[in-house]
Amino acid sequence: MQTEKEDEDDASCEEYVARSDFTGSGTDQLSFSRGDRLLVHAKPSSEWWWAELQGVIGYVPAGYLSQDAAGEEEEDPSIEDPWQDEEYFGNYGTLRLHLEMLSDKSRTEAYRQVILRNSASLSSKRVMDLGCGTGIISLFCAQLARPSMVYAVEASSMAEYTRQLVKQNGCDEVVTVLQGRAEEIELPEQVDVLVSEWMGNCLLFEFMVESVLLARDRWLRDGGTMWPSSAALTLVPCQADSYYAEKMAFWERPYGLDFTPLQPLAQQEFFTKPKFSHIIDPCDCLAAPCDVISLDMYTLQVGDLEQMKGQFHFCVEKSAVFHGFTAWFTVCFKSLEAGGATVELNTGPNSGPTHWKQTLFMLDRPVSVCAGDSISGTIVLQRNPVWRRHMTVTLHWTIKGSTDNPDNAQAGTKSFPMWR
Ligand SMILES: NC(=[NH2+])NCCC[C@H]1O[C@@H](n2cnc3c(N)ncnc32)[C@H](O)[C@@H]1O
Repeated sequence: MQTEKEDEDDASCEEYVARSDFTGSGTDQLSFSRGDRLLVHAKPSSEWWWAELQGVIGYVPAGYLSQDAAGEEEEDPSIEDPWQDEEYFGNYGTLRLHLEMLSDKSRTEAYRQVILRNSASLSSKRVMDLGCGTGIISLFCAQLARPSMVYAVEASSMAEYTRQLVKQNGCDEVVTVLQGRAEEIELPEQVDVLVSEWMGNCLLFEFMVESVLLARDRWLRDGGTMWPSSAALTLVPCQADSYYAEKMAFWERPYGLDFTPLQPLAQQEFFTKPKFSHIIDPCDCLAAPCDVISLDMYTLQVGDLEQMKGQFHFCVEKSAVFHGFTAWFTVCFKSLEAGGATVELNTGPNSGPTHWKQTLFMLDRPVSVCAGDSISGTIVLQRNPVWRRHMTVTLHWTIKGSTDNPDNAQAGTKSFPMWR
């Protein structure tokens, strides 16, 4: 028999259904699986609610929950595969993306250098190459070092060609190709080194990193090596005159006519999402770039990927038009030998070009800034609760003049879906 208080409590509780799995990080976040029915006790913020599942209470991301009216578990037919694996691995079953990656000398040579510089230490080691694609990293291992075994794991149909490439290059004694998702395949043993090229645009897009963490927890022996060992997302305020002219200023006087009524449409169409494959010129940077998010691949947890937060404080170095922010990433490969040299792959404007290029986040309205001004704020990468390879990047910034009084500070915020 429920007491009046319990009735009252239940009355304030609302039942929700989980639309996707969530792995909580930290002690106060509640983990749950898709389809779980949670009792929401409080909604302290629009993002995080206080909820209960089978007697356990904790914070849950509100975006993961839905309140289906009928009370039955309504499967949203459009969310048949939150990982979009059919399309994702379908793309990697063709040569286009592999040609792009293999043609990227900075990327591929960085991995080759890692193997080359660690070739002695790799002797008799067991290696897992997660998401091996055409097997290039595994072939480097067999060609440049003497590992005892390389497990080349590839989920797409490319795996059958990878097997041929391994045989064609006389590496089938050392390299074993396993077709399947890294989360599902079985290795005969643990490995000493887990190497993967998992980085997506803005570092995390595609969230292949989740597969790497799950494989680390399952197949990397204690004390084993993660390659990359660490990753960092770098941000800089920038001018983007040519992109702005091309997409926005264009409408001011095309052929002597006034097309400015189309500018709101242009802003919506061209500046709502980030611009992948942007090439920023170093002189477009308005301040010294700074690392806003750093990942330690030994301690990073899947739950940490739900929301990654970073702060920045830029000192503007030249008077210019502030059009937006540009982001890129750097990954580091620790040496297998204590004290050995670390190999770095930097995808920024002062390093060799890569197929990732950089990512440009355009403000809705450019702002003139002067040398000495400050641009400070936060960046939040919020993983999409339903489409698990997607995220939204939210930037909050405040511009303060070096001379103006603080009341003249200009604040702004903008969220950029990548892509849903
Ligand atoms: N740097 C990236 N953004 N993408 C480059 C690596 C992607 C390669 O890894 C494969 N791949 C991705 N995820 C997985 C997985 N969980 N298991 C096996 N192969 C995978 C995918 O099929 C492709 O061949």
